[in-house]
Amino acid sequence: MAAQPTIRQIDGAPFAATLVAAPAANAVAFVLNARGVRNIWVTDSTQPNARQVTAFTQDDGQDLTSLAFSADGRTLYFVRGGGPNRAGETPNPTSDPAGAEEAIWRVRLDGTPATRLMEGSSPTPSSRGTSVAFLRRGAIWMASPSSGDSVRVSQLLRMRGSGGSLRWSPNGEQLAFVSNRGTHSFVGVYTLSSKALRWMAPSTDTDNAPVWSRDGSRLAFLRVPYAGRRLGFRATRSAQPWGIMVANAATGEAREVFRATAGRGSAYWAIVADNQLQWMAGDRIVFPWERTGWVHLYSVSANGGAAKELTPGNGEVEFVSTSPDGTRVLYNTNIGDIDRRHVMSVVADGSAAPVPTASGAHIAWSPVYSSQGSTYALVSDAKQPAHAAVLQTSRWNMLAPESMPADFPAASLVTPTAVSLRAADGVTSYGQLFLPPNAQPGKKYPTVIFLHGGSRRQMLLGWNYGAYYHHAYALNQAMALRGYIVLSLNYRSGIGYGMEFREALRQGATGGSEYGDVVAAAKWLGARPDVDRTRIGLWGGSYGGYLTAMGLTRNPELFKAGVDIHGVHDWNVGIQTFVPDYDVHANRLATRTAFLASPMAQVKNWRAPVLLIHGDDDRNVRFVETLTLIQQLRAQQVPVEQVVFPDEVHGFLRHESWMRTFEAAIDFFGRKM
Ligand SMILES: CSCC[C@H](NC=O)C(=O)N[C@@H](CO)C(=O)O
Repeated sequence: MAAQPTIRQIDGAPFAATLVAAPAANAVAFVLNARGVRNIWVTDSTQPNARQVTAFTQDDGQDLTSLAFSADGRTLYFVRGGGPNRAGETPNPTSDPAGAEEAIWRVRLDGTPATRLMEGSSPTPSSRGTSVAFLRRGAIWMASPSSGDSVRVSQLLRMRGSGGSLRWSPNGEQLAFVSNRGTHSFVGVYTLSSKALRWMAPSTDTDNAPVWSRDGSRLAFLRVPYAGRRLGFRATRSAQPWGIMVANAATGEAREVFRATAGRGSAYWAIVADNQLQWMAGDRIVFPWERTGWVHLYSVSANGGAAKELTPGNGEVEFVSTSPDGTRVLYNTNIGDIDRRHVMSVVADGSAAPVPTASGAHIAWSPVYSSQGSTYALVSDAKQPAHAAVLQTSRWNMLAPESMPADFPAASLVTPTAVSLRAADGVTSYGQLFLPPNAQPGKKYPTVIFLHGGSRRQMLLGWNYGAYYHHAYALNQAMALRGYIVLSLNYRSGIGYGMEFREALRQGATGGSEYGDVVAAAKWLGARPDVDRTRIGLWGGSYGGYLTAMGLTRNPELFKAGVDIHGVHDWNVGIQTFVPDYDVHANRLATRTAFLASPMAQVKNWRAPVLLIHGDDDRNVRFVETLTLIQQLRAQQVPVEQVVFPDEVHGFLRHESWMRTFEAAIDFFGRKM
C-alpha cells in the first residue's frame, strides 16, 4: 500500500499569485511561493517560457507584492515585506534580530539581479518616463533615475490625510491620487511641471477609484455618500446610492454620470481589479453593480445615460481587467458553475454577449491580457494547485511546470463534490464534501467540518485562489486521506451565492445567524450512514475559529473536539480591532447583542477538548482573544492545547507556521476524535 502523503507533500506545491501584465514587450509576471520561498517569474517577447528573475531562498515570511512594470515592460518594481501594524512594526515572523522592512525593489528583465531601492510601498511607474511614484507612511514620494543605477527619492507633496490609489495620466505629466481623511476622502491631481495640486469637486463623501480618460483630459471616480462609522460584521443590504463622477482634470469641476438605484445595489460592492472603474474605448466606463442581487459588470457613457449590463446570469463577477486597446473586458465568474470560477471576455459597449475562454472543471482567476493580446490567468482544479497559465487553443497551459515538486501527490488526492443543506430557519447553505478514498460501505467515519474565515469568502471545488484557503484545502485533503469525512461549509454571509446570502440578516455581531448553518451541517452529516455522529469535529481560522468556538460552547452534544486558529471569541473585541474608537457604551443594546452572539457568552458550556493556535503579531484578530479564552477554559478544567507563533501575523506568512499548525491539528484530531 502506497505511503500516505504527508501534509508537507500535499501542501508542498508552489502557490501562484499576483499575476500582472506589462504595457509593452508582451511581458507578464507572477509570484511563486514555494514552501514559503517567494520569487518572481516572468515571461516576455524574448523568452515565452517563464523564468525566475529573483533569487530569494528563505521561508522568511517576507511577502512579494505590488508588482508593477515600467512603461517599456523591461523593468519590474515590487514590494518586499509587509506594512506596519498600529505600533509601527513591520511583519518579522522569523523574529530576525535585524528586524524587517517594507521596501520597494527593482528587477530588470535582462538577467541582472534584483536590487532594493528604498523603503516604501505601492510603486507606480510613470506611464511615460522612468520615474516611480510611491507611498511612504501615507505620503506620496517620487523616485527618479540618478547616477548609475541609483535613484533619487523626494517627497512629492505635503498634504493632510493618507495617500493612495496613485494613477498617472496617459502623458505622464499628472498624478491622480486619493487623500483619505478617515471619515471622507478626496481625489486630487498633482501636476509635475507646475507643482500644482487640484482637488476634484471635493465633498463630504468618500471619493475613490480614480481612473483617467484615455485622452488624459478627464477623471472618473466613485462617490460613496457618507454613511457614518461602519462597524462591520453585519448585513448591509442598501445604502444611500453611490455614483460615478467625471471631472475635468484641469478645472476640478465634476458631474455625476451614473447613480445606483435605491435598494439592491445601492451599497457598493467591490470587484478585485487594479481599478474599480475601467475607462474604455468609445468613452465608456465599465463598473460593477449589484442591481440584480449579483455582482455584474455594466457600461455607461462618460457623458451619462443608461447603463448597459454586460454580464447577465446567476453568479458573480469577481476579478476584472481590460484589453490594452480598451475594447474588451476580461473577467472571471461563477455564472454557470457556482462552485468554480471561469474566465470570460466581453466587449465594453455590450454590443455582443460574453465569450468563454477555456472549458473544464477548473478554477481560474486574475486574468490579464498581455500587450500583444495573449490571455493569462492563475488556475487550479481539484487536484492541481494554483499555477500561472497561458490560454492556448482553449486550454490553460502551465507556465512553470518545472516548479512542481516531484513528490506532489496529485493522483492521491480526492475530488470533493458539491452539496447543499438547509438550516432550521430555511436558509440554504452550500459546501464541498471530501470522502475518504476507497470508503467501505457500512463503515461510519469520523468527520470534521471546516469553517472558512472572512466571512466574505467562498470555498470551491478545488484549490482556492486565496493563499489562506489554498492551505486550508490541503489540510482538508490530508484529513480525507487519513480516513475522515470532511465538509467544507460555505455558510451564509459568504460570497458567491448572491447579495442576500452574503448580507444574511442577523449575521456576525448582530446575532450570529450563520451559526445556524453549522448546526444544520452537523445534523445533515449525522443523518448520513457513513458518518459517526459521535465523532464530529470543527476546525477553522479567524471567522472560522469564531464558528468553531461557537459550536463548542453552544452545542457540546454535537461536537467532540475543535481546532480554533486565531478565532474571534468576543465580537466587541473583534470590532475594536478594526474600529479602534469603537465605544461599547455608545449603544448598549448593540453591544449586548454582539456579546450574546459571541462564544464567550456561553463559554461555561464548553466541555470538549480544543487546540488553540495564534500568532502574536495578529493585526486582524487580537492575540488577547485567545489569551482570555484559555484563561477561562483553564478555570473550567477544559482540556486546552495551544500552539503560539511569536511575531507571526494573521494569515501566517511563514510556510513553516502552516505546517506546524496542520501537523498539530492532525495529531490533535487523531488523539481526541
Ligand atoms: C473580527 S472577525 C475578523 C475575521 C478576519 N477578517 C478579516 O481580517 C478573517 O476571517 N480573516 C481571514 C481569514 O484569516 C479572511 O479570510 O478574511
